[in-house]
Amino acid sequence: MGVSGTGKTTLATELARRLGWDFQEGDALHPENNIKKMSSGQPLTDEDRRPWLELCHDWLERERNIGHGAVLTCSALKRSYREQLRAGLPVEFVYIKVSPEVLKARMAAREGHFMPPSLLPSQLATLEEPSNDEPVIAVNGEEAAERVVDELVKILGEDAHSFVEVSSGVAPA
Ligand SMILES: Nc1ncnc2c1ncn2[C@@H]1O[C@H](COP(=O)(O)OP(=O)(O)O)[C@@H](O)[C@H]1O
Ligand SMILES: O=C(O)[C@H](O)[C@@H](O)[C@H](O)[C@H](O)COP(=O)(O)O
Repeated sequence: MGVSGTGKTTLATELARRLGWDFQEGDALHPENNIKKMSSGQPLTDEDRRPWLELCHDWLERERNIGHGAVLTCSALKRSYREQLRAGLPVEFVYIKVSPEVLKARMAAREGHFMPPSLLPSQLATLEEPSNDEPVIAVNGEEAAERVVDELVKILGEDAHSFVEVSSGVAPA
């Protein structure tokens, strides 16, 4: 999770590969209208995001039901969105922190993406940083991606058993 340009896709694809978990790009679940809206420089509203978050939640739920570890990219900007995403599921958020200056440069340099850099201020204004009572691991998204993934593989790889036990309904031994 994190605003546009924090490195969600970069970190999540590598994390899923390293852990052998399934991967879903959250952007691919957006209704077409949301993509059109963002492409034309308009920020999404709560209403726009609701059906998208539902699809994200449903994907996570299907993964839980088959008992498979899974990684989903999703900006998950507000606490209420994160609550919708994790409802009834053993979800751990990875909050990727990057300074606005670095985000601006990254978004300007990124090619072939629908999200215009002009939407960065609204992304930052909408972001509610996760608090300590949420299941979250915060990482420094300005570090080399490989180092961040190494760290996450250690933490999430060790936790994998408890995730699978919860997700498959099998009581821990
Ligand atoms: N840790 C990192 N260090 C340097 N550049 C990065 C890092 N993570 C991502 N990037 C670059 O920043 C841009 C945005 O990354 P991306 O993964 O598309 O972010 P998001 O999915 O959060 O929008 C890409 O051009 C990517 O190569
Ligand atoms: O909630 C939102 O406003 C969007 O989901 C947004 O946060 C997301 O960032 C875009 O889909 C751009 O895609 P990237 O995050 O991959 O840049």
